[in-house]
Amino acid sequence: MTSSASSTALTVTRLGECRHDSPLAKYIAGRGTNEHYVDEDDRVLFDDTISLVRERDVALDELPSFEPGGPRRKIFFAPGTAKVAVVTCGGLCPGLNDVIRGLVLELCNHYGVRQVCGFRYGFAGLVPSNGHPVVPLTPERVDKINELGGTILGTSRGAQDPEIMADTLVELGIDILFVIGGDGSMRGAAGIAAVLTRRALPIGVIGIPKTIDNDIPYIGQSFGFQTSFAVAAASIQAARVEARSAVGGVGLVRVMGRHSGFIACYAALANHDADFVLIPEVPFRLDGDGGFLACLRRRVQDRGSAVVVVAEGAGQELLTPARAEPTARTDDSPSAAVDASGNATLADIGVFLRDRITSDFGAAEQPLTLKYIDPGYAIRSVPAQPSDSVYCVRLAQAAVHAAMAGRTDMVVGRRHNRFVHVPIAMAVSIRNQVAPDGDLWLSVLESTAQPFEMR
Ligand SMILES: Nc1ncnc2c1ncn2[C@@H]1O[C@H](COP(=O)(O)OP(=O)(O)OP(=O)(O)O)[C@@H](O)[C@H]1O
Ligand SMILES: O=P(O)(O)OC[C@H]1O[C@](O)(CO)[C@@H](O)[C@@H]1O
Ligand SMILES: [Mg+2]
Repeated sequence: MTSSASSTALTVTRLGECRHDSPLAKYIAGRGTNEHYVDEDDRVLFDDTISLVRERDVALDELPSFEPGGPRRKIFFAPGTAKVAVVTCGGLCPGLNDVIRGLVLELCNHYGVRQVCGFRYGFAGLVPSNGHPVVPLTPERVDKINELGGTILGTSRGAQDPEIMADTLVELGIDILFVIGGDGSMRGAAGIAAVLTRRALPIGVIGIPKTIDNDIPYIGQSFGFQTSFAVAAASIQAARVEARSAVGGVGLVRVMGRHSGFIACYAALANHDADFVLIPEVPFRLDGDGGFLACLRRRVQDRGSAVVVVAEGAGQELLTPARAEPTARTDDSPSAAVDASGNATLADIGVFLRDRITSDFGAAEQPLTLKYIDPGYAIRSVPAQPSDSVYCVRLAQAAVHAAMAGRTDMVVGRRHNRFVHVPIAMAVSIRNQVAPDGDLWLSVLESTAQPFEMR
């Protein structure tokens, strides 16, 4: 991640000069940067160790850095006049309603905004021919929605024409569009922003990255992730109880995580009693003395039972050897290998492992009682836990501050505990994944005592 950051790549686009006094200026009048606060004229460093900074070998002012989040003293849109829209896209994620509510309350209560609306069912709601009515969002309408899972606006996958979506914003007189979604949604948001820029329209597009997979880079953790892995951890606990209560007990738990194994790692660490964690980033072999199946049999022999946590994207090459990840979508038609948005539809590693473990123990005449648990959508359809809710509210506040100050084509996030603005191009430039040589995977290896390699 270090090498790809440059000052230019981290520059956030602005709609124009900020000429209006911010209603929040009084809160920050006397503030300057300290360990708890970053002044709007300061920058948040990309790197956080001396060696990484030294490696850059550039002057202090040229070190890659992010624009800080937070209210500005002067803003672009006159308070009270802006018309704002919100859309949620992609898979569900705990906290979507918290963010919607946070946006509406911040806009209405602090910036005097009187017109906020929501597009229904993702980007499809911005295309009139789909027939989804636009809904008003008021402080009364969003009251208590944070107690519900899902999104009150609905969501969808699948491509929509950015020109038509831009037309819709113009026709409705929208000044700011907030897009709450994952990497695909952020690409979609960038597409809309590009059309608006080409047409020289001062309409802001601000992303609030959402993903239970935690696969958006540069922002620490994405909202909803903590809640999701907490729910997944409960399934692992159940698997452990089942496994310990049986002869030759094996608990096998499959959790979401298409290309990034963060949920599997964190959920396993939360219990600290998984025996194996299998993730997409670390390939493994099934057969042979050093392979996973032999390791699992030995673990059950040694300890009486074992728990295996597998991310849905792990070991795909074992199921479909020639499978290549699709790059960009080219048409509307979902195929067997990709969903409506062009995301890889994966083969079921959980069921595959369940069957292979059963036949392997059988062939070795080793007793086995296997319990297979797949919490599936249950980990993402729940309301956010308080830690995520707090994060959602703060992200929403930071997003509104950025939007009112005329920023566009960017997402809000928190890096090294500071809220920052990340250009969308940067946020979708790579995928955040568990580094096999990083400290998280080392913690997993320490916790599970699984072999360093099963290859
Ligand atoms: N490369 C792209 N360019 C423009 N729009 C895109 C692109 N990729 C995805 N989108 C659009 O963004 C929306 C959401 O995308 P997608 O289904 O991939 O979910 P996501 O935002 O990545 O969330 P999740 O993390 O749940 O996968 C869809 O309407 C999709 O068509
Ligand atoms: O079945 P759906 O709704 O397309 O979503 C499944 C995918 O969504 C994710 O939860 C990401 O949002 C992935 O982990 C999973 O593969
Ligand atoms: Mg995605």
